[in-house]
Amino acid sequence: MFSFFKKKKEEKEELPKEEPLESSSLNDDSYANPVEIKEQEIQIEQNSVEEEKKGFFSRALEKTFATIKTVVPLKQEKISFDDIEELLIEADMEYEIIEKAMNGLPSEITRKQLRHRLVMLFEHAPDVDLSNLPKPFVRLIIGVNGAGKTTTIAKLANKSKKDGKSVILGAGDTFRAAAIEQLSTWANKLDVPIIKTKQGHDASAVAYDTISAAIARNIDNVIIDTAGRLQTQTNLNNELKKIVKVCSKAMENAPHQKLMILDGTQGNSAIAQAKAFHEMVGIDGIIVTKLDGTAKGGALFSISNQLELPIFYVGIGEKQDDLIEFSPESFVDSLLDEIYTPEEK
Ligand SMILES: Nc1nc2c(ncn2[C@@H]2O[C@H](COP(=O)(O)OP(=O)(O)OP(=O)(O)O)[C@@H](O)[C@H]2O)c(=O)[nH]1
Repeated sequence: MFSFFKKKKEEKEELPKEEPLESSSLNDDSYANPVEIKEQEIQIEQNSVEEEKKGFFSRALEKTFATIKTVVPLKQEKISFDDIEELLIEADMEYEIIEKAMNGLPSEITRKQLRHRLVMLFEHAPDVDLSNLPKPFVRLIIGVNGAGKTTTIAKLANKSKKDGKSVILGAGDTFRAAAIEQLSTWANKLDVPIIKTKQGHDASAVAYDTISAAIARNIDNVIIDTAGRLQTQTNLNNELKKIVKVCSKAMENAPHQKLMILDGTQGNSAIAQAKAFHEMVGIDGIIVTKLDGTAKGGALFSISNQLELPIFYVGIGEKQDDLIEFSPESFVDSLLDEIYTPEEK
């Protein structure tokens, strides 16, 4: 991908130093300021990251795309208002959000017009600055059983390691023995430390010990699991609140992120679930799992828009690498690529 730049640099190095350069032997790029070249390289790198993400979304959203293609089977330059409306309904976007997105659009809609409106649906979610993270950076993982919490924790731990960061896990779902075992299995597989206790023991003590261990061992990232279900909703509420409070005792301002894991196959019904947890402890962001197994990809619009929360990642499979950073632009572009001809970009 950078061969162009490498070649230019090599060519320049081969030129005899003493002889004045003839303008005809060089194109404009040869005079480019190294800073500009660097900026271009960075731009190309960013574009290729966006392209790669778009590729991931295209694969993850296969089922969603198959559904919308029943409405718009052939790519077009302009698509009718009614068809767009129908395909968004088919992709499980809430009708209220569709109305909001399409308000005032003409009867024939271009790619540019639709792109602008769809990307805007994500814009009210606050920007999160992840450039200057505290150490350890503590994330609390919240969500109902079966949503994909354990798998997502493993994926996040794997990502930390790949980014060159050390990580420790806290098996905070002490309600179920299986949850502790499952997370331990992942910790073994990924070769990362885990703090755990026996089933039924205090989950907030696990959270405290995990953060303390991270501080003592100079570990970069802490990821703490929590129960998705207890005997009653009140118990769950109390437990989560206690864990949050105890985290802040172990380290000021911890947990730094409370992340809600939502099962993407549930589409819009996941929103009510997230609202309930948001009311309990306040959620900072969302990870939507199982996007690979659903035709309800359009629910991502509603989830982010309704909850006014950012989607940080999406899960696109059961393996440790099946997690991608969410970007509204690449998500919307991969969707539009399916229905619009490329010229109208
Ligand atoms: N296809 C697919 N499956 C996933 C994804 N994430 C998780 N799963 C699967 O969903 C199931 C539930 O995931 P878990 O990680 O065990 O979910 P949990 O929220 O920890 O649930 P409990 O174990 O019941 O507490 C498992 O079979 C996972 O392999 C994903 O992104 N795509």
